[in-house]
Amino acid sequence: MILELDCGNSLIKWRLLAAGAEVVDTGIVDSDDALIAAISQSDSPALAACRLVSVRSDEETQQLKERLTATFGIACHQALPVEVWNGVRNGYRDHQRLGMDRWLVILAAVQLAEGKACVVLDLGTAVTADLVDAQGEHQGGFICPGIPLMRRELQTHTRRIRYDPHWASGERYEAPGRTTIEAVERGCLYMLKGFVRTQYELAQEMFAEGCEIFLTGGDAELVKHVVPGARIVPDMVFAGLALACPLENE
Ligand SMILES: Nc1ncnc2c1ncn2[C@@H]1O[C@H](COP(=O)(O)OP(=O)(O)O)[C@@H](O)[C@H]1O
Ligand SMILES: CC(C)(COP(=O)(O)O)[C@@H](O)C(=O)NCCC(=O)O
Ligand SMILES: [K+]
Repeated sequence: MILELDCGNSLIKWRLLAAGAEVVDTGIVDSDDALIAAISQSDSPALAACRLVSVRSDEETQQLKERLTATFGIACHQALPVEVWNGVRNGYRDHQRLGMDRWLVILAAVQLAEGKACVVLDLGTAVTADLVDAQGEHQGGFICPGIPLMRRELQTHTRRIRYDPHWASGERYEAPGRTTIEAVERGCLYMLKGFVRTQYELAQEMFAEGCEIFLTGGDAELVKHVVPGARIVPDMVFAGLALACPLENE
């Protein structure tokens, strides 16, 4: 059994894979403690190894790896930056600076695009867009705040926007808001949709020959209607992780 981890800024997504890459268990947790507890409780046979990607600090990531090794006796293989992978070239001036989650969704997108240009949008704590041409040359990308950050900024820097985000989850309406919570939640949703729509327009300009557009991350569903033909791929980070980090015992 292989343990896979995607350590984002807000949440850790985990999966357990059996032979043949069959997903036998999966979960989302908000801390290292909750992760260890969830894996311990999962009634799966012994773990053989762990592979992970992290956008957390090196210290936090190292600490988690050591804990996993101590608790489950497994080696942890971490996806690390490379300039070129299988013909896909990282477009950053310093390839090590590109977020590893972005690099992995780029690899997965190129594979799914089957020779076409592609754009991949990952909508999580932050929202990222990455553009790759048909030759596998990453053209760079964009980063902007996701819904959780936009909401928090408004609450932090104003005096009268105060509400429990718990009550906001599930807000999907687009009519003008008649309460603060409605106005903020719907306004942030429009910001997100506007960004995604702009990426679509840019892709049309840059890739006149056509391109595939992929959406992933926790908030992908919120914007799926903004881009005609966009494909939602929920586990794109994991798909890229398997490409970048193959394990012997798979
Ligand atoms: N089951 C869930 N638990 C928590 N957040 C979720 C869930 N499903 C969707 N979301 C949304 O996903 C976003 C976080 O996305 P995610 O891709 O996990 O972020 P990150 O990789 O930055 O940790 C939150 O804005 C939240 O609205
Ligand atoms: C842009 C990100 C914060 C996105 O993180 P996420 O929302 O997935 O938690 C992450 O990819 C990151 O820390 N990147 C390093 C900076 C860069 O890519 O330029
Ligand atoms: K993201």
